[in-house]
Amino acid sequence: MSELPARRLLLVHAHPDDESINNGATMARYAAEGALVTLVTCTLGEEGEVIPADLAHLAADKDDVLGPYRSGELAAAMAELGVTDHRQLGAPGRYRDSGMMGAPQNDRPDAFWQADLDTAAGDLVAVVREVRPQVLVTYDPDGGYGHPDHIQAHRVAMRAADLAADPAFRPELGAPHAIEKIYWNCNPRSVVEEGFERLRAAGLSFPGVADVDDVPGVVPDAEVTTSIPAAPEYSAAKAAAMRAHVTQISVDGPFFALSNDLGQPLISGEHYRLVRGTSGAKDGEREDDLFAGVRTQDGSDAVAEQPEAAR
Ligand SMILES: CC(=O)N[C@H]1[C@@H](O[C@@H]2[C@H](O)[C@H](O)[C@@H](O)[C@H](O)[C@H]2O)O[C@H](CO)[C@@H](O)[C@@H]1O
Ligand SMILES: [Zn+2]
Repeated sequence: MSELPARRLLLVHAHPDDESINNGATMARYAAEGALVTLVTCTLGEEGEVIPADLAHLAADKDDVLGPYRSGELAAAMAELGVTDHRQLGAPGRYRDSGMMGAPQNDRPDAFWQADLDTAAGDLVAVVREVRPQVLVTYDPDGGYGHPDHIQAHRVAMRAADLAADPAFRPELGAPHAIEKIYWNCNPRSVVEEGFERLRAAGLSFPGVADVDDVPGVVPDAEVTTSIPAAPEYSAAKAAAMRAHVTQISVDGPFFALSNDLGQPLISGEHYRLVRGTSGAKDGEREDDLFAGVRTQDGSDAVAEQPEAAR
């Protein structure tokens, strides 16, 4: 039986770039600390816009090869974070980027937005039962900002967490596994507002400036249960990972812009809402560690159960 690292974190994201924007510093920290960090990305981002003019030909309405290109960007970003386990949900290209809400691409039969929930969740159960994470990170029910692939990634992740623990669900995928803690990405409003004050004071040259409410997952500070501090080495790795997503993100010091050219701040720290499991912090205090209070981070469960067929 293979030996798993004592601490194991699974992140589920919609497109290449979301992981670096939302969790780059968190992923770099835990990878550096020896935890197993597993990223599952649900699409290849085939319908994205393209920032560099010399790469415009990659776009879906031209050569339609942006997906494979962004897969390469993702690999480069993971190298910056020290993350070695990154996978596509099901298989590369199985679920296609659905485009923004209301776009005609939403209705493509291969769009992730059209995927059968239990089929897609089954693809994720296979990963959950293999890597047996104690902690899962994904989006809130609105996907942070209402993108169909983000909403679907939330639904698939939460459904898979339930199915993976059910011994009656597809036993060929491995022994049941219950994830101890589940978090949703979020951004505390006060931190976002402070970031935009920094941006306006810096007088940077982005063509435009985003608004606080353009930032995904902004919530009242009181709803934030967990804040991973912005250690300089991990913040630098995050910025480098974001820069690796050349077609999607422009980074300028502590600020960045997506293809909409609207400048926004790199948020200080990375913040989460614990939605399943028990906080490891004292009552009323925020956690500063996703594994706080996890019962099995001593490695007591670090031997992976193999699927029946593999025995
Ligand atoms: C961060 C994120 O989820 N990006 C998605 C998003 O891209 C945005 C979209 O192209 C929008 O039209 C632009 O104004 C915005 O700047 C982009 O960030 O949607 C894309 C299509 O589904 C997706 O590929 C991209 O990863
Ligand atoms: Zn996305």
